[in-house]
Amino acid sequence: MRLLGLTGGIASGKSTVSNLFKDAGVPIVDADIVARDVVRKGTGGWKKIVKAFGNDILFENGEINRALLGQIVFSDPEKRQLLNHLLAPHISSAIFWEIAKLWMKGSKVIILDIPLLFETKMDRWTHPVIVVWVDPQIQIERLMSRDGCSEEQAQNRINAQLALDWKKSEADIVINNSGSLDDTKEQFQEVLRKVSEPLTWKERLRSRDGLFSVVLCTAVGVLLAQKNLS
Ligand SMILES: CC(C)(COP(=O)(O)OP(=O)(O)OC[C@H]1O[C@@H](n2cnc3c(N)ncnc32)[C@H](O)[C@@H]1O)[C@@H](O)C(=O)NCCC(=O)NCCS
Ligand SMILES: Nc1ncnc2c1ncn2[C@@H]1O[C@H](COP(=O)(O)OP(=O)(O)OP(=O)(O)O)[C@@H](O)[C@H]1O
Repeated sequence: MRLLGLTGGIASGKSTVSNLFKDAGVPIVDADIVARDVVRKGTGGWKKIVKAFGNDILFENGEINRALLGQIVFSDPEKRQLLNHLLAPHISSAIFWEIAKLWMKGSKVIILDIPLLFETKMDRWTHPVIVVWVDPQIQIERLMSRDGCSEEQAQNRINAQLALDWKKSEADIVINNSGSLDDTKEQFQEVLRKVSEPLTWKERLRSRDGLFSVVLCTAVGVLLAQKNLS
């Protein structure tokens, strides 16, 4: 199994690239979706957030007011660390199960779309790591226009993550998303070609079929050895 990391900065275009992978039929584990699921009303993550941030963080229907929680944690690093600390175990185990389900289905190439891939050190488990990079000025403009936030709020959100230029320097593959969508699609075709190259023998061993082959060969080997001994 080939486990690829897809990351970048806030509003750098991860979802845009992730959708291109989806359209090409490559399975994705989306950490933002996972992070939403683990705080649904009544879950363990939800209980921890209510305990730490109080009932004021809830809508009348009991769901978390994400916009309000976002305003709090993106303007206060200590509160953000608290939220990260509370949710990290829930997010990582849910990601693990998503990978396990795809593995059991026999998926050979899986994309982990994780905004905080480097921050959470999950890059250790993924190869290659694809970083979606964007020019800083364009990033802030796209973020303000998508989320309808002020420049200060946008900058706070950008500052809550490791520098995008540093992530770029750590990447195995960089997609520059500063241009048009067509530019990005063109770069994506080359990335898709690399990602779809035949698996290495290590990656094959990690896939479901590879593991079954090893187990089968070992069982046959043991049976033959027993037969020869008797
Ligand atoms: C703060 C919350 C409530 C804001 O929710 P909202 O719906 O407005 O944003 P959404 O979840 O779609 O995230 C948008 C982007 O913000 C960035 N972001 C989210 N959480 C964080 C964080 N803790 N630190 C830095 N950046 C973050 C990511 O780039 C993400 O793609 C939410 O992001 C959250 O619960 N974050 C903590 C969980 C987490 O770490 N998520 C990232 C997945 S690895
Ligand atoms: N090449 C592009 N040209 C113009 N707009 C773009 C381009 N790529 C992305 N966008 C727009 O920029 C915004 C951010 O893109 P996207 O949501 O893919 O980023 P993201 O990295 O997934 O963000 P987040 O970290 O918040 O999840 C969106 O409104 C998207 O439509």
